[in-house]
Amino acid sequence: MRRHWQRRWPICVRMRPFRANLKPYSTPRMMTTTDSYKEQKRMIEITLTLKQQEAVDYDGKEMLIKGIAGSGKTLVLLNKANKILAAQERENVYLFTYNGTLAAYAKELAAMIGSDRLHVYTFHSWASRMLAKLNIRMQMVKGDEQEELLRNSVMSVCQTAPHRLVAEEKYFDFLAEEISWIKGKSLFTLESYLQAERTGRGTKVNVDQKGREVIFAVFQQYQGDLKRLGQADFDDLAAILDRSFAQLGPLKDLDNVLIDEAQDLQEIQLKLLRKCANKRMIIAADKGQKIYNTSFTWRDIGINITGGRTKVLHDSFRSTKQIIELAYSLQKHDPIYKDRDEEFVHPVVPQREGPVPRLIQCGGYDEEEEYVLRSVQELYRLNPNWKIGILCRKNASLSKFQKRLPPLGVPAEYVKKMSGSAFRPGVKLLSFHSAKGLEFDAVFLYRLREKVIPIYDQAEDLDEDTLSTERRLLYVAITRAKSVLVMTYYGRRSRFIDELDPALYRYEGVGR
Ligand SMILES: Nc1ncnc2c1ncn2[C@@H]1O[C@H](COP(=O)(O)OP(=O)(O)OP(=O)(O)O)[C@@H](O)[C@H]1O
Repeated sequence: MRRHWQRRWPICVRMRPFRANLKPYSTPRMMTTTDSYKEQKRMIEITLTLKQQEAVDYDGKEMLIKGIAGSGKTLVLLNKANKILAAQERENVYLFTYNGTLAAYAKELAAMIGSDRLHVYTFHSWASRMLAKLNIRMQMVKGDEQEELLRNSVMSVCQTAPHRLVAEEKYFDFLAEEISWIKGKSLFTLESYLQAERTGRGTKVNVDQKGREVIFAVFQQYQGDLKRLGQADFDDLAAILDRSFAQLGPLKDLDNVLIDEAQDLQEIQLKLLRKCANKRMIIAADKGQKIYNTSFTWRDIGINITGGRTKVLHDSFRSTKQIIELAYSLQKHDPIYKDRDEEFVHPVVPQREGPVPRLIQCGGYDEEEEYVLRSVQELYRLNPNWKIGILCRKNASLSKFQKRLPPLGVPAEYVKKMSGSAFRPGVKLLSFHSAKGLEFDAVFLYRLREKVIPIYDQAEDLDEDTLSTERRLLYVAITRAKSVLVMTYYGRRSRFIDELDPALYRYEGVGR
């Protein structure tokens, strides 16, 4: 039986690249005119599969929805929200996401449900609001200011306890991540940190007992300095709220807590949300898309996901067969696949066909930029209702497209928490991180070269955990594409390109 969605998704791909030596895609039908409102409505009104419906209908207090990229996890959460709101006149539903762009995207979709009892937040935005209600005011420290504070703490510990971890600059990023990890795992005493398993923290930096003591001293110094200045960083929010949990009483109207992309929230954040969830906690996650520094098991969070409490979605509805197969060939290098991790969800390759993804090797930075500009211009001319993502591991590399595309008649915007819309046709500029959870008819993955992805300068001796995170970022980026995927690079190409099955993409060279 053909499903509703299969009828609605004509493939419209015809890209005539600006270089004559490149063959154009074949030409299926044009997509019918739509606007962002229609697109949002379409997404909300989709007929669910039996598996998805089963997750929506499940009435237990806790549920985990695991699924591959594009399997409808967000859609199921929104349908679940809709169902609860219709059945329970007095209950609120809170939908949490990790990042601001996904929250903005989910807000646009949630607006279609049209209930003032459905609230969409990132953890940080909700936590900041709660603290303000409790009259707990503190200045949030971030960016350069946060770095300076941490550097001072490192220097001060170095004076009293000289150790390579605090004496050598190369460990600074590691220390910053470790401190974030300590907070995420609530390891607030030396004893708990000394005993903690550093799962997910990599093996590149050898940390023995003495090393841990030194790291903890930096952590304490940093926390002390923050406190003295009346400041906190974003990783502190959950712990501060947790300490004020008793006062939170009347503010907690979190009847139903729904969490999207839960694999990227920290353990302490998930635990706090669980404590706040009066009636129900539903988590959607895909550890194959984990792109932040978190490590926990569902048992650590205290949720019971045994038996019928876990629903698994294997089918991708977003991307074509060609794109999913390519993404899967990369994922086969992820330890989550290699170690047969129980969190891994095997994809069912979709039936929907599309063009073979392309890998374009360019002769220089300028050629790469020109290639993307001209290709995007042509693709948009042929498909004016499309959303075309230009994604790069480094956000800053995309600013020239924002300047150069509009004069070519192509609207281009950064999609951020407070600006841009992932539903409006045109070009969307995003980092791999902020593209998480979103989707585009066509995706250009720009600058797939070493030191961009993986981003590190000392890329030669990266440990497996860091590499896995970078690889998963690329997996996330690839799976944002519905129909067309074009990957470009110049110079030393990303090592992850060599992990892709070459039979699944078409290699071409320009400007060499
Ligand atoms: N049953 C379905 N029929 C048709 N389209 C569907 C169905 N389920 C999901 N989709 C579509 O598939 C796309 C992906 O859905 P969604 O964003 O909910 O997936 P996801 O699992 O949250 O993805 P990711 O983890 O990659 O962010 C959306 O365009 C959605 O409308």
